[in-house]
Amino acid sequence: MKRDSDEEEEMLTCLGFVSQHVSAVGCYHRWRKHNISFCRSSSSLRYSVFIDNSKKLGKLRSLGRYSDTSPLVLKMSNSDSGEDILQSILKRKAVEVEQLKEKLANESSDNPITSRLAMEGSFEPKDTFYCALKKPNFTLSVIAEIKRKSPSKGHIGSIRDPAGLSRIYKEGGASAISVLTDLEGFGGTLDDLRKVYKAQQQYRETYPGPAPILRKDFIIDKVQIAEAAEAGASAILLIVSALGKRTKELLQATYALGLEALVEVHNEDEVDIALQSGAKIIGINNRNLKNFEVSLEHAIKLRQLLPPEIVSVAESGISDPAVAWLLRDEGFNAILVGEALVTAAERSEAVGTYYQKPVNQAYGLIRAFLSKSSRKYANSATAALWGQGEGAKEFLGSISI
Ligand SMILES: O=P(O)(O)OC[C@@H](O)[C@@H](O)c1c[nH]c2ccccc12
Repeated sequence: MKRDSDEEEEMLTCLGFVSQHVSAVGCYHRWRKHNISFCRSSSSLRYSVFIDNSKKLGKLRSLGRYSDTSPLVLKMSNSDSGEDILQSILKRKAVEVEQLKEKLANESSDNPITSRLAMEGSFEPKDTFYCALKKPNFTLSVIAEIKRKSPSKGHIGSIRDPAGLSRIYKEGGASAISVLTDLEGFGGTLDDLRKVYKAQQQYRETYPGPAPILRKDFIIDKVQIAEAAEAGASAILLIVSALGKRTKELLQATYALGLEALVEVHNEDEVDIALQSGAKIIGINNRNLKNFEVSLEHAIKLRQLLPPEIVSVAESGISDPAVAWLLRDEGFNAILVGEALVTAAERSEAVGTYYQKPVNQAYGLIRAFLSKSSRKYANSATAALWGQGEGAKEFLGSISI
Protein backbone atom coordinates (compact mmCIF):
# COMPACT_ATOMS: atom_id res chain seq x y z
CA MET A 1 0.00 0.00 0.00
CA LYS A 2 1.43 3.35 -0.94
CA ARG A 3 1.37 6.14 1.59
CA ASP A 4 0.35 9.66 0.61
CA SER A 5 3.83 10.96 1.25
CA ASP A 6 5.26 8.42 -1.22
CA GLU A 7 2.91 9.70 -3.86
CA GLU A 8 3.85 13.23 -3.08
CA GLU A 9 7.50 12.36 -3.30
CA GLU A 10 7.03 10.80 -6.70
CA MET A 11 5.13 13.84 -7.84
CA LEU A 12 7.94 16.14 -6.72
CA THR A 13 10.44 14.03 -8.58
CA CYS A 14 8.40 14.37 -11.71
CA LEU A 15 7.91 18.07 -11.25
CA GLY A 16 11.65 18.54 -11.05
CA PHE A 17 11.95 16.55 -14.21
CA VAL A 18 9.21 18.41 -16.02
CA SER A 19 10.42 21.88 -15.16
CA GLN A 20 13.88 20.92 -16.34
CA HIS A 21 12.62 19.85 -19.73
CA VAL A 22 9.53 21.92 -20.21
CA SER A 23 11.02 24.11 -22.88
CA ALA A 24 12.47 21.23 -24.85
CA VAL A 25 10.08 20.70 -27.70
CA GLY A 26 11.47 17.25 -28.48
CA CYS A 27 10.75 16.16 -24.97
CA TYR A 28 7.23 17.51 -25.15
CA HIS A 29 6.54 15.44 -28.22
CA ARG A 30 7.98 12.33 -26.62
CA TRP A 31 5.65 12.80 -23.70
CA ARG A 32 2.71 13.42 -25.97
CA LYS A 33 3.42 10.16 -27.71
CA HIS A 34 3.06 8.38 -24.41
CA ASN A 35 -0.09 10.29 -23.55
CA ILE A 36 1.49 12.18 -20.72
CA SER A 37 0.32 15.73 -20.58
CA PHE A 38 1.64 18.65 -18.65
CA CYS A 39 1.00 22.33 -18.40
CA ARG A 40 2.88 25.34 -17.27
CA SER A 41 1.01 28.04 -15.45
CA SER A 42 2.34 31.43 -16.47
CA SER A 43 1.07 33.19 -13.39
CA SER A 44 2.45 30.97 -10.66
CA LEU A 45 5.60 29.64 -12.33
CA ARG A 46 4.34 26.22 -11.46
CA TYR A 47 4.57 23.17 -13.65
CA SER A 48 2.10 20.37 -13.41
CA VAL A 49 2.11 16.95 -14.87
CA PHE A 50 -0.94 14.78 -15.18
CA ILE A 51 -0.41 11.11 -14.62
CA ASP A 52 -3.42 8.90 -14.17
CA ASN A 53 -1.74 5.59 -13.59
CA SER A 54 1.49 4.23 -12.26
CA LYS A 55 2.51 2.83 -15.64
CA LYS A 56 2.69 6.35 -16.96
CA LEU A 57 4.71 7.43 -14.02
CA GLY A 58 7.23 4.71 -14.78
CA LYS A 59 7.23 5.76 -18.42
CA LEU A 60 7.82 9.36 -17.51
CA ARG A 61 10.78 8.36 -15.42
CA SER A 62 12.28 6.26 -18.16
CA LEU A 63 12.10 9.12 -20.65
CA GLY A 64 14.98 11.05 -19.24
CA ARG A 65 17.30 11.41 -16.33
CA TYR A 66 16.54 13.56 -13.32
CA SER A 67 18.37 16.78 -12.95
CA ASP A 68 18.51 19.33 -10.17
CA THR A 69 18.70 22.40 -12.31
CA SER A 70 15.03 23.11 -11.80
CA PRO A 71 14.59 26.33 -9.89
CA LEU A 72 11.35 25.27 -8.29
CA VAL A 73 11.42 21.70 -7.13
CA LEU A 74 14.24 19.28 -7.02
CA LYS A 75 14.57 15.73 -5.91
CA MET A 76 18.10 14.41 -5.84
CA SER A 77 18.34 10.71 -6.40
CA ASN A 78 20.79 10.26 -3.50
CA SER A 79 18.69 12.12 -0.96
CA ASP A 80 17.44 8.95 0.68
CA SER A 81 20.88 7.54 1.30
CA GLY A 82 20.99 9.16 4.73
CA GLU A 83 24.49 10.41 4.07
CA ASP A 84 25.02 13.85 5.53
CA ILE A 85 27.41 15.69 3.24
CA LEU A 86 27.70 18.65 5.57
CA GLN A 87 29.02 16.55 8.44
CA SER A 88 31.72 14.99 6.31
CA ILE A 89 32.85 18.42 5.07
CA LEU A 90 32.98 19.71 8.65
CA LYS A 91 35.23 16.84 9.73
CA ARG A 92 37.62 17.72 6.93
CA LYS A 93 37.52 21.41 7.93
CA ALA A 94 38.48 20.60 11.52
CA VAL A 95 41.68 18.99 10.20
CA GLU A 96 42.40 21.97 7.90
CA VAL A 97 41.96 24.41 10.78
CA GLU A 98 44.38 22.46 13.01
CA GLN A 99 46.94 22.44 10.21
CA LEU A 100 46.57 26.19 9.71
CA LYS A 101 46.98 26.86 13.43
CA GLU A 102 50.06 24.68 13.55
CA LYS A 103 51.55 26.49 10.57
CA LEU A 104 50.90 29.88 12.18
CA ALA A 105 52.42 28.72 15.47
CA ASN A 106 55.64 27.94 13.61
CA GLU A 107 55.73 31.32 11.91
CA SER A 108 56.68 34.69 13.33
CA SER A 109 54.06 36.72 15.17
CA ASP A 110 54.05 39.42 12.50
CA ASN A 111 52.30 37.05 10.12
CA PRO A 112 49.27 39.13 8.98
CA ILE A 113 46.78 36.49 10.17
CA THR A 114 48.33 36.28 13.64
CA SER A 115 48.52 40.08 13.80
CA ARG A 116 44.87 40.45 12.89
CA LEU A 117 43.86 37.93 15.53
CA ALA A 118 45.87 39.95 18.05
CA MET A 119 43.90 43.05 17.07
CA GLU A 120 40.51 41.39 17.64
CA GLY A 121 38.06 43.92 19.02
CA SER A 122 39.86 47.01 17.76
CA PHE A 123 38.11 47.26 14.38
CA GLU A 124 35.32 49.71 13.60
CA PRO A 125 32.02 47.99 12.67
CA LYS A 126 31.77 47.66 8.89
CA ASP A 127 28.69 47.83 6.66
CA THR A 128 30.15 47.66 3.14
CA PHE A 129 28.56 44.31 2.33
CA TYR A 130 25.26 45.23 3.99
CA CYS A 131 25.01 48.51 2.08
CA ALA A 132 25.97 46.90 -1.23
CA LEU A 133 23.01 44.53 -0.88
CA LYS A 134 20.47 46.80 0.76
CA LYS A 135 18.66 48.75 -1.92
CA PRO A 136 15.20 50.27 -1.70
CA ASN A 137 12.34 47.82 -1.20
CA PHE A 138 11.48 45.66 -4.20
CA THR A 139 14.86 46.26 -5.78
CA LEU A 140 17.09 43.26 -6.17
CA SER A 141 20.85 42.86 -5.70
CA VAL A 142 22.84 40.00 -7.15
CA ILE A 143 25.69 38.21 -5.39
CA ALA A 144 27.51 36.43 -8.20
CA GLU A 145 29.49 33.36 -7.30
CA ILE A 146 32.75 31.84 -8.50
CA LYS A 147 32.38 28.10 -8.15
CA ARG A 148 34.11 25.35 -10.15
CA LYS A 149 32.32 22.30 -8.84
CA SER A 150 30.13 21.12 -5.98
CA PRO A 151 29.41 17.82 -4.24
CA SER A 152 25.89 17.79 -5.66
CA LYS A 153 26.74 18.86 -9.22
CA GLY A 154 30.26 17.71 -9.91
CA HIS A 155 32.04 19.85 -12.50
CA ILE A 156 30.44 23.24 -13.19
CA GLY A 157 33.16 25.22 -14.97
CA SER A 158 36.95 25.38 -15.05
CA ILE A 159 37.13 29.19 -14.47
CA ARG A 160 40.69 29.69 -15.62
CA ASP A 161 40.49 33.42 -14.93
CA PRO A 162 38.51 34.14 -11.74
CA ALA A 163 39.61 37.79 -11.82
CA GLY A 164 38.23 38.21 -15.35
CA LEU A 165 34.99 36.49 -14.38
CA SER A 166 34.59 38.81 -11.41
CA ARG A 167 34.93 41.76 -13.78
CA ILE A 168 32.19 40.38 -16.05
CA TYR A 169 29.99 39.96 -12.97
CA LYS A 170 30.69 43.49 -11.83
CA GLU A 171 30.06 45.02 -15.27
CA GLY A 172 26.78 43.09 -15.47
CA GLY A 173 25.63 44.76 -12.28
CA ALA A 174 26.49 42.32 -9.49
CA SER A 175 26.60 44.03 -6.10
CA ALA A 176 28.99 41.53 -4.52
CA ILE A 177 31.13 38.56 -5.51
CA SER A 178 31.10 35.25 -3.66
CA VAL A 179 34.22 33.12 -3.96
CA LEU A 180 34.23 29.47 -2.90
CA THR A 181 37.56 28.77 -1.20
CA ASP A 182 37.05 25.10 -0.34
CA LEU A 183 39.30 23.04 -2.60
CA GLU A 184 38.13 19.49 -2.17
CA GLY A 185 34.37 20.05 -2.41
CA PHE A 186 34.19 23.13 -4.61
CA GLY A 187 37.53 23.47 -6.42
CA GLY A 188 38.26 26.95 -5.05
CA THR A 189 41.17 28.50 -3.19
CA LEU A 190 41.99 31.60 -1.19
CA ASP A 191 44.24 32.50 -4.06
CA ASP A 192 41.13 32.87 -6.25
CA LEU A 193 39.80 35.29 -3.68
CA ARG A 194 43.04 37.31 -3.67
CA LYS A 195 42.92 37.56 -7.48
CA VAL A 196 39.29 38.68 -7.41
CA TYR A 197 40.07 41.25 -4.73
CA LYS A 198 42.90 42.66 -6.84
CA ALA A 199 40.71 42.78 -9.96
CA GLN A 200 37.93 44.59 -8.10
CA GLN A 201 40.33 47.28 -6.91
CA GLN A 202 40.30 48.69 -10.44
CA TYR A 203 36.81 50.05 -9.66
CA ARG A 204 38.09 52.08 -6.73
CA GLU A 205 37.60 55.39 -8.46
CA THR A 206 34.14 54.51 -9.79
CA TYR A 207 30.72 54.54 -8.11
CA PRO A 208 29.83 52.48 -6.09
CA GLY A 209 33.39 51.16 -5.99
CA PRO A 210 34.76 47.60 -5.96
CA ALA A 211 32.26 44.80 -5.34
CA PRO A 212 32.73 43.49 -1.80
CA ILE A 213 33.82 39.86 -1.63
CA LEU A 214 32.23 37.05 0.35
CA ARG A 215 34.47 34.18 1.38
CA LYS A 216 32.31 31.12 0.86
CA ASP A 217 33.63 28.28 2.95
CA PHE A 218 32.75 26.24 6.00
CA ILE A 219 33.89 28.52 8.81
CA ILE A 220 34.27 26.83 12.18
CA ASP A 221 37.07 28.85 13.78
CA LYS A 222 38.05 32.52 13.98
CA VAL A 223 41.44 31.80 12.44
CA GLN A 224 39.58 31.25 9.14
CA ILE A 225 37.90 34.64 9.58
CA ALA A 226 41.25 36.40 10.04
CA GLU A 227 42.56 34.48 7.03
CA ALA A 228 39.57 35.66 4.95
CA ALA A 229 40.13 39.28 5.95
CA GLU A 230 43.81 39.12 5.01
CA ALA A 231 42.94 37.70 1.58
CA GLY A 232 40.62 40.65 0.89
CA ALA A 233 37.17 39.42 1.90
CA SER A 234 34.62 41.87 3.29
CA ALA A 235 32.36 39.11 4.55
CA ILE A 236 32.28 35.42 5.38
CA LEU A 237 29.57 32.79 5.34
CA LEU A 238 28.36 31.31 8.62
CA ILE A 239 26.13 28.26 8.25
CA VAL A 240 23.79 27.82 11.21
CA SER A 241 23.20 24.13 10.49
CA ALA A 242 26.96 23.65 10.84
CA LEU A 243 27.46 25.87 13.90
CA GLY A 244 24.26 25.67 15.94
CA LYS A 245 24.67 27.69 19.14
CA ARG A 246 28.26 28.57 18.18
CA THR A 247 26.84 30.89 15.52
CA LYS A 248 26.80 33.76 18.01
CA GLU A 249 30.41 33.25 19.09
CA LEU A 250 31.65 33.21 15.50
CA LEU A 251 29.47 36.12 14.45
CA GLN A 252 30.83 38.24 17.29
CA ALA A 253 34.37 37.20 16.30
CA THR A 254 33.58 38.23 12.70
CA TYR A 255 32.57 41.73 13.81
CA ALA A 256 35.51 41.97 16.21
CA LEU A 257 37.90 41.09 13.37
CA GLY A 258 36.45 43.79 11.11
CA LEU A 259 34.29 41.70 8.78
CA GLU A 260 30.60 41.14 8.08
CA ALA A 261 28.74 37.85 7.71
CA LEU A 262 26.08 36.23 5.61
CA VAL A 263 24.34 33.90 8.06
CA GLU A 264 22.76 30.95 6.31
CA VAL A 265 19.58 29.26 7.53
CA HIS A 266 17.30 26.45 6.40
CA ASN A 267 14.42 26.36 8.88
CA GLU A 268 12.54 28.34 11.54
CA ASP A 269 14.79 27.28 14.42
CA GLU A 270 17.84 28.40 12.50
CA VAL A 271 16.19 31.75 11.75
CA ASP A 272 15.77 32.20 15.53
CA ILE A 273 19.40 31.33 16.19
CA ALA A 274 20.58 33.72 13.46
CA LEU A 275 18.49 36.60 14.78
CA GLN A 276 19.47 36.00 18.41
CA SER A 277 23.13 35.84 17.38
CA GLY A 278 22.96 39.37 15.95
CA ALA A 279 22.87 38.56 12.22
CA LYS A 280 22.22 41.50 9.90
CA ILE A 281 22.34 39.64 6.60
CA ILE A 282 20.51 36.33 6.44
CA GLY A 283 20.71 33.90 3.55
CA ILE A 284 17.96 31.38 3.08
CA ASN A 285 19.38 28.45 1.22
CA ASN A 286 16.85 26.97 -1.18
CA ARG A 287 19.11 23.93 -1.17
CA ASN A 288 19.19 21.83 1.96
CA LEU A 289 22.89 21.08 2.51
CA LYS A 290 22.08 17.76 4.14
CA ASN A 291 20.36 16.20 1.14
CA PHE A 292 20.56 18.89 -1.60
CA GLU A 293 16.82 19.21 -2.08
CA VAL A 294 15.78 22.61 -3.39
CA SER A 295 12.51 24.35 -2.61
CA LEU A 296 11.70 27.90 -3.49
CA GLU A 297 8.36 27.97 -1.69
CA HIS A 298 10.09 27.03 1.55
CA ALA A 299 12.51 29.97 1.19
CA ILE A 300 9.68 32.41 0.50
CA LYS A 301 7.84 31.26 3.65
CA LEU A 302 10.95 31.52 5.83
CA ARG A 303 11.71 35.03 4.62
CA GLN A 304 8.47 36.24 6.11
CA LEU A 305 9.96 35.59 9.56
CA LEU A 306 12.69 38.18 9.06
CA PRO A 307 12.31 41.72 10.42
CA PRO A 308 12.53 44.48 7.77
CA GLU A 309 15.98 45.76 8.76
CA ILE A 310 17.53 42.37 7.96
CA VAL A 311 18.93 42.02 4.47
CA SER A 312 17.49 38.80 3.05
CA VAL A 313 19.31 36.72 0.45
CA ALA A 314 17.80 33.82 -1.49
CA GLU A 315 20.51 31.27 -2.24
CA SER A 316 20.94 28.40 -4.70
CA GLY A 317 19.24 26.89 -7.69
CA ILE A 318 18.34 30.20 -9.35
CA SER A 319 18.81 30.33 -13.11
CA ASP A 320 15.57 31.69 -14.55
CA PRO A 321 15.22 35.51 -14.49
CA ALA A 322 11.49 35.09 -13.82
CA VAL A 323 12.39 33.29 -10.58
CA ALA A 324 14.61 36.23 -9.62
CA TRP A 325 11.71 38.63 -10.24
CA LEU A 326 9.41 36.43 -8.19
CA LEU A 327 11.88 36.42 -5.28
CA ARG A 328 12.20 40.19 -5.55
CA ASP A 329 8.40 40.61 -5.61
CA GLU A 330 8.24 38.37 -2.51
CA GLY A 331 10.55 40.80 -0.74
CA PHE A 332 14.05 39.31 -1.01
CA ASN A 333 16.78 41.95 -1.09
CA ALA A 334 19.28 39.80 -2.93
CA ILE A 335 19.88 36.53 -4.73
CA LEU A 336 23.05 34.45 -4.65
CA VAL A 337 23.72 32.74 -7.96
CA GLY A 338 26.57 30.41 -8.83
CA GLU A 339 26.09 27.63 -11.31
CA ALA A 340 23.83 29.47 -13.77
CA LEU A 341 26.32 32.35 -14.09
CA VAL A 342 29.41 30.17 -14.30
CA THR A 343 27.92 27.96 -17.00
CA ALA A 344 26.66 31.01 -18.90
CA ALA A 345 30.13 32.56 -18.75
CA GLU A 346 31.87 29.40 -19.89
CA ARG A 347 29.41 28.93 -22.73
CA SER A 348 30.39 32.34 -23.99
CA GLU A 349 34.06 31.55 -23.57
CA ALA A 350 33.58 28.54 -25.79
CA VAL A 351 32.16 30.72 -28.56
CA GLY A 352 35.13 31.70 -30.63
CA THR A 353 33.87 34.38 -32.96
CA TYR A 354 35.14 37.90 -32.62
CA TYR A 355 31.69 39.44 -32.56
CA GLN A 356 30.21 37.20 -29.92
CA LYS A 357 33.13 37.34 -27.52
CA PRO A 358 32.53 40.76 -26.00
CA VAL A 359 28.99 39.98 -24.88
CA ASN A 360 29.31 37.40 -22.18
CA GLN A 361 26.11 35.55 -21.34
CA ALA A 362 26.80 35.85 -17.62
CA TYR A 363 26.69 39.61 -18.07
CA GLY A 364 23.34 39.30 -19.87
CA LEU A 365 21.92 36.97 -17.24
CA ILE A 366 22.71 39.35 -14.39
CA ARG A 367 21.13 42.16 -16.41
CA ALA A 368 18.01 40.00 -16.85
CA PHE A 369 17.86 39.20 -13.12
CA LEU A 370 17.96 42.92 -12.41
CA SER A 371 15.45 43.94 -15.07
CA LYS A 372 12.13 45.38 -14.04
CA SER A 373 9.91 42.65 -15.43
CA SER A 374 7.46 41.04 -13.09
CA ARG A 375 4.89 38.30 -13.18
CA LYS A 376 3.09 39.53 -10.13
CA TYR A 377 2.89 43.24 -10.91
CA ALA A 378 3.09 43.24 -14.71
CA ASN A 379 0.51 45.21 -16.63
CA SER A 380 -2.35 42.84 -17.29
CA ALA A 381 -2.29 42.97 -21.10
CA THR A 382 1.33 41.88 -21.49
CA ALA A 383 0.99 39.50 -18.59
CA ALA A 384 -1.96 37.80 -20.24
CA LEU A 385 -0.04 37.48 -23.48
CA TRP A 386 3.36 36.46 -22.24
CA GLY A 387 2.96 35.67 -18.57
CA GLN A 388 5.39 38.44 -17.78
CA GLY A 389 5.93 42.04 -18.65
CA GLU A 390 6.97 45.48 -17.60
CA GLY A 391 5.71 46.95 -14.37
CA ALA A 392 7.56 45.63 -11.36
CA LYS A 393 6.72 47.06 -7.96
CA GLU A 394 10.04 48.76 -7.93
CA PHE A 395 11.01 52.01 -6.33
CA LEU A 396 12.29 54.14 -9.17
CA GLY A 397 14.38 56.33 -6.93
CA SER A 398 16.92 53.56 -6.64
CA ILE A 399 19.16 55.02 -9.29
CA SER A 400 21.88 56.85 -7.45
CA ILE A 401 23.90 59.71 -8.77
O1 LIG B 1 25.21 27.36 -7.76
P1 LIG B 1 23.89 27.80 -7.21
O2 LIG B 1 22.88 26.71 -7.21
O3 LIG B 1 23.39 29.05 -7.88
O4 LIG B 1 24.14 28.14 -5.66
C1 LIG B 1 24.99 29.18 -5.23
C2 LIG B 1 25.14 29.17 -3.71
O5 LIG B 1 23.92 29.46 -3.14
C3 LIG B 1 25.69 27.86 -3.20
O6 LIG B 1 26.95 27.70 -3.74
C4 LIG B 1 25.79 27.77 -1.67
C5 LIG B 1 24.91 28.28 -0.78
N1 LIG B 1 25.30 28.01 0.49
C6 LIG B 1 26.44 27.31 0.45
C7 LIG B 1 27.23 26.80 1.47
C8 LIG B 1 28.38 26.16 1.13
C9 LIG B 1 28.73 25.95 -0.20
C10 LIG B 1 27.96 26.46 -1.24
C11 LIG B 1 26.80 27.12 -0.93
